[in-house]
Amino acid sequence: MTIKLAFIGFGGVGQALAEIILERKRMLEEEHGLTISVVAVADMMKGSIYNPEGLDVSKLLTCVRESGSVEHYPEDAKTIKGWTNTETIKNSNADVVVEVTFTDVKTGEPAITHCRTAFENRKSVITTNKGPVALAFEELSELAKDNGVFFGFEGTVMSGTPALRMPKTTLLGNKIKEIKGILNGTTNYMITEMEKGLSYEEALEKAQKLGYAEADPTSDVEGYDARYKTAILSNYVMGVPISHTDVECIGISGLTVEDIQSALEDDEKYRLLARITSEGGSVKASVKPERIAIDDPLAGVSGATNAIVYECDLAGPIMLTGAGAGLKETGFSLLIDLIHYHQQLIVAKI
Ligand SMILES: NC(=O)C1=CN([C@@H]2O[C@H](COP(=O)(O)OP(=O)(O)OC[C@H]3O[C@@H](n4cnc5c(N)ncnc54)[C@H](OP(=O)(O)O)[C@@H]3O)[C@@H](O)[C@H]2O)C=CC1
Ligand SMILES: N[C@@H](CC=O)C(=O)O
Repeated sequence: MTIKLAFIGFGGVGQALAEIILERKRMLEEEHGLTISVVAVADMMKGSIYNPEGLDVSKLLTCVRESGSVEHYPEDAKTIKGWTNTETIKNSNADVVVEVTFTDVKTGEPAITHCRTAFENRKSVITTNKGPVALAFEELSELAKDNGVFFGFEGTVMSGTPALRMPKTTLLGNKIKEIKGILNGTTNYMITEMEKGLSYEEALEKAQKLGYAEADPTSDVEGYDARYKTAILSNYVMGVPISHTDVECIGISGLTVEDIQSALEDDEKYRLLARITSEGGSVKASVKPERIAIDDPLAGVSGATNAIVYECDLAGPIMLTGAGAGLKETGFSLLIDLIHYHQQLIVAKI
């Protein structure tokens, strides 16, 4: 089966998925019977291109990396350049829109509109953009359902680590009483570097160079990114709809090297912890730096690695740890959404 993709946004994560599609082409075809064809890219600065027959992903990546634009991608009679995002979503023959524009922590736009437009046009969406899932989860998931299409967003929490799919599949049957975890790679990386003596500014610069930080790193250091992820966990995993503004939020911008070193002297470590505690039918949620004992499993989580603990009533505490950011890892989260979508299509046909 062939699934046709249109990328809206083609930065680090989008290009990482494109690379994976190239690298895993044979495996996907042989082991899953899945052929992925990239038919369109629409990006703010890099421009847009569409070919209903599919683009050559290798040439596309080379072109974007060498010239910063799709402008010089070789054209044929069927190539269309210059479509807007909306035209690409509505008019292309893509089955799936890959929404990988930047996360806007105030409005969630234009990503919410991209998802809405895709669903209204009976196109599935896979995304790593937290905005639509944190701010418009109920509306968008209903719209996807009403139009019989797929909404995949595994990478919105903990990148390629299955923080969303695991509790909704293999932990089913438990009541989850509390979720706590380290949900932001940039700040965990920064705290770890500051434990080694780097200044706040040096640590942030390194995290940005490694591709962990948001386009505007204020989202990371002020805790907004983790707050979005906390809202997603409450809405999707706990099944309790909350707004990101219901999550108490304190970032790490007030944390100094001295604070971090002083904690270490007391056999403790700072971690930016997200907590969601079930209270009857509602939840209490927060994101804030907490001092935890050095032998707490979460204190052993370093660098851009994230970790999450699900307090299950039957299975007990289950901790999942893995990358919380990174281009290849986040590209993988989109691939796993695609594979799940493909598997659902196969089941629907049986
Ligand atoms: N990087 C990571 O580790 C992770 C990222 N995410 C999320 O994934 C998404 C993508 O991240 P990443 O690839 O790293 O970010 P980048 O900033 O590298 O890429 C975003 C791309 O989207 C483009 N873009 C921005 N606004 C628009 C728009 N209105 N229309 C079309 N294109 C637009 C940008 O264009 P240009 O630069 O050309 O202006 C850029 O190419 C973000 O929402 C992020 O929060 C989630 C988990 C981990
Ligand atoms: N900036 C985010 C990227 C993933 O969501 C982070 O650092 O965790």
